[in-house]
Amino acid sequence: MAMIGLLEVFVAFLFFLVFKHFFLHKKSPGQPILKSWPVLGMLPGMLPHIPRIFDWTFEVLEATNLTFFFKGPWFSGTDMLFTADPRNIHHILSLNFGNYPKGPEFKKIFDVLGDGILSADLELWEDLRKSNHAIFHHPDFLKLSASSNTIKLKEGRDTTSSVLTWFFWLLSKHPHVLTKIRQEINTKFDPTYLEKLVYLHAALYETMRLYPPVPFNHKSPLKSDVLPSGHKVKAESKIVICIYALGRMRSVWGEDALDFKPERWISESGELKHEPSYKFMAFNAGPRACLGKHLALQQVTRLKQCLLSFSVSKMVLVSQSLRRCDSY
Ligand code: HEM
Repeated sequence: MAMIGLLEVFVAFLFFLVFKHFFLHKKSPGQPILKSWPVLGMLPGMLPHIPRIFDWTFEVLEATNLTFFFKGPWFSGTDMLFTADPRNIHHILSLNFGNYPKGPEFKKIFDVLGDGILSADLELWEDLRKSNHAIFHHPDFLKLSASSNTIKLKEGRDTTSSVLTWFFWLLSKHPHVLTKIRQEINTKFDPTYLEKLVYLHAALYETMRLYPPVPFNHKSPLKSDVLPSGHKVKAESKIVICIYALGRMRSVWGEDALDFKPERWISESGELKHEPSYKFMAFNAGPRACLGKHLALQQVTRLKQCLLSFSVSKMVLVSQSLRRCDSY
């Protein structure tokens, strides 16, 4: 018995050493970022990073020149191409849109979305898009949304609350940004012309660049294709567009990509800078771009009173106690 016990301890220790050596050590330059194992594919290398999957995807994509192929366990159907390359994104979401529906897998995984526009594809999506477009551009809908803070359609409810949560969290970390927003509101607020609040818009865009409410987009080509990055994609394969990673890429946003800097959105003449949607993808890009973008921005910029009375010190206390909870 004692012999078996010792053997078990030895085998467990051996497994621990192998695990530590292959999955937890830092890769030296030249080594592949993700090793593909027989049967298990790249899954073992990904598992330790599941709790920080968005940041890990960003790190792998940055080290693999913005696109990498993930090999899943054999026969699991989880092989996927991950990309945050703006050229590929433009190709998939706009130039060759017809070849890239979300695919039946998306509908299965996101069953909770039901048969609404967010999960629909092809003809059904076209019909829903037309009817939604008509509603969103109807004069009565526009009048109602301009006079109300309470329009909450299910497509936009969670995204808007996610943006606001990150926005106030970032303001608590960057009080000088809040001061500038308040100065702008006090001097320029005009309920009929909210676009005047350039700095507030810039701070919101900057929040959505770093913390997009929809961090991934899934596509599945109808026909085989070659992406601008040179990667081949087979019909019915899976492609994941990494929106979270895209917003943090130094090659796309510059060396200060990880910093929260609303100023990057303001041109020299003091106007809001336009960035192409395949670079700033918070509202998606191409024909499936968000229909509620204008409404969402209008609702958020109307939070004048909230922004004027928001207390950074209270927020700091809350985030400190959250951090204490995290460390338990
Ligand atoms: C800051 C807030 C918002 C963000 C960041 C946002 C972002 C997005 C994104 C990324 C998509 C594409 C989803 C996908 O295809 O997987 C989308 C689609 C959509 N959004 Fe928004 N959204 C916001 C607010 C809203 C609001 C307030 C509404 C409506 C009142 C709305 C209506 C829609 C609709 C109808 C679609 C489907 C478009 C289509 O598939 O053709 N969104 N949104």
